[in-house]
Amino acid sequence: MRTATSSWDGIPVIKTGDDYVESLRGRDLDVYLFGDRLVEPVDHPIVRPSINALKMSYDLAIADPELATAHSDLIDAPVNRFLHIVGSPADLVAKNKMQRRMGQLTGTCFQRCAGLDTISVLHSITYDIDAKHGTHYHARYLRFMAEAQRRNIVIGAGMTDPKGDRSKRPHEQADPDLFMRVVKRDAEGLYVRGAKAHMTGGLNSHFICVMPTMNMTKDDTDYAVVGMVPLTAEGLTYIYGRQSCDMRAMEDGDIDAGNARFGGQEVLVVFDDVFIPWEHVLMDGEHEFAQEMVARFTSYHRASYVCKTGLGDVMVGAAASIARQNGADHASHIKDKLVEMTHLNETIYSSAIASSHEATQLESGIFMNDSMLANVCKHNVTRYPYEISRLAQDLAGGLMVTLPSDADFKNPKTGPLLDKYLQGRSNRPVEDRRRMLRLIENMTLGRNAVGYLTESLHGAGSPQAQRIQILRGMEVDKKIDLAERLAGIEADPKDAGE
Ligand SMILES: Cc1cc2nc3c(=O)[nH]c(=O)nc-3n(C[C@H](O)[C@H](O)[C@H](O)COP(=O)(O)OP(=O)(O)OC[C@H]3O[C@@H](n4cnc5c(N)ncnc54)[C@H](O)[C@@H]3O)c2cc1C
Repeated sequence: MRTATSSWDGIPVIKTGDDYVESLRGRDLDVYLFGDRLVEPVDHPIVRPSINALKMSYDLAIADPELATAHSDLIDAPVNRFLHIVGSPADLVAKNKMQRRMGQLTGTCFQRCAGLDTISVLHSITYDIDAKHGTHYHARYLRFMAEAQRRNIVIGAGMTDPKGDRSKRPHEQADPDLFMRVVKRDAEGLYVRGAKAHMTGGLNSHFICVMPTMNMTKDDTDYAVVGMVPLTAEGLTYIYGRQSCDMRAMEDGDIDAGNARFGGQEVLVVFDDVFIPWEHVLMDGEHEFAQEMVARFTSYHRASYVCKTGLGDVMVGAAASIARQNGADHASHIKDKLVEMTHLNETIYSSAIASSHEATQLESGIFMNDSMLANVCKHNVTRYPYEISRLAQDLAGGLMVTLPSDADFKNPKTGPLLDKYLQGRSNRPVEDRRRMLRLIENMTLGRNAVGYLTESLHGAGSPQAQRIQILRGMEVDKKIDLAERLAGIEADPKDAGE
């Protein structure tokens, strides 16, 4: 992997979902799960649901090309919308609609948004760095993107460093590798050391884009690095993250898993002096751009959390279905709770869609979401899915957490007892009730609660990160001025600009 060209070795042109799954096979990656090296992740029952979820982005592009593909001016051909360089606010709105649909179809994190938002921010940041420093990052970026679109690949976003002591800057950490840094440069490229944490779909990608996780100072220059790394690069180790109830995927039967087909994936990726050829380096030491890069990334990515409204649609449906199966659906408080769930879900949607409609064009030509509305969207997402989940659990009843296992339903003695006593409405099979209870459990306490709840809280930045952005953009002085004018208070010149 000494050249940019050889970085593409083994990555085929992917047309269908099945092609995508095949493209992940036989890569001989150094992957660890439950203490053992995982030779072929693709067929592992814990890994496979996450691949199925990402595969849906390829299937949807074929089933609904208007929603999930777009015309690329770069290669003058239709491309998957997850690789499209947004050319208008309408493109961003279409992206949000696709993300909601993907959430509806999978009920989990389908792992392709962070990569899309990474390529979006790199369009403008590489352009701006070049304008200031006379570098050639933007042309490299465009060449990389053209090949990425031609092959229809998945790009993972490696932004979050382990970060060690949160009160210290990268160069101040006791272990300098707690933030990713450049450890060597030569004529052909540079070498990075460190790790990227919580990487969504890390193992299901073809390239990882490494980039700074926060603002950088002059002393952090070696930490201000952006590069495209193929998953097969030498020196990478992948350690698979556990998810709550993940062992249910190893059991017989598909009921107790809750959502047996689809799941998310997070991986800790360790970079042990990994080489990146210059052609794939998109920032090297321009530390003053790190903060702006993170801010622009979050403008895109915080609106991408609209995907959770697709999961919210599933939650509303699951709550209504279980209420119906329990014979409680006619009660007015049940209908009211479904209304409340829908209201919360659509509130998230409205802030995301508004942020896309209000997108503005940057110097490079790309459009970017309105930052305030994107932050409001993500801040809503840190709260409302929890309330929606609480209401779904309310409607489900306690059986959601006391339901015996599938094996007990199959046992000749206990099975008939359970079928007799766990009956809801008599015209519905007990198995339907079990399936719906397990789905709600899966999304609110189990594997896909990672995607629906905790990712909603911390992904794209913990709640305080949005509050900081809202504080920066809220223009309180202008608002004081509005209020004081109406109140008949004359502006005090001393206060101007405070
Ligand atoms: C499911 C999931 C998927 C994710 N996917 C990706 C991905 O694909 N790519 C990627 O790059 N990242 C990903 N992330 C990472 C995500 O962006 C981080 O979790 C988030 O930025 C918070 O960082 P942290 O987890 O290290 O928590 P911390 O930074 O440790 O935050 C924990 C708490 O401490 C507070 N805190 C942190 N630092 C300070 C400080 N200096 N002063 C005061 N308070 C502080 C925070 O506000 C928060 O309340 C994912 C996370 C999750 C949970």
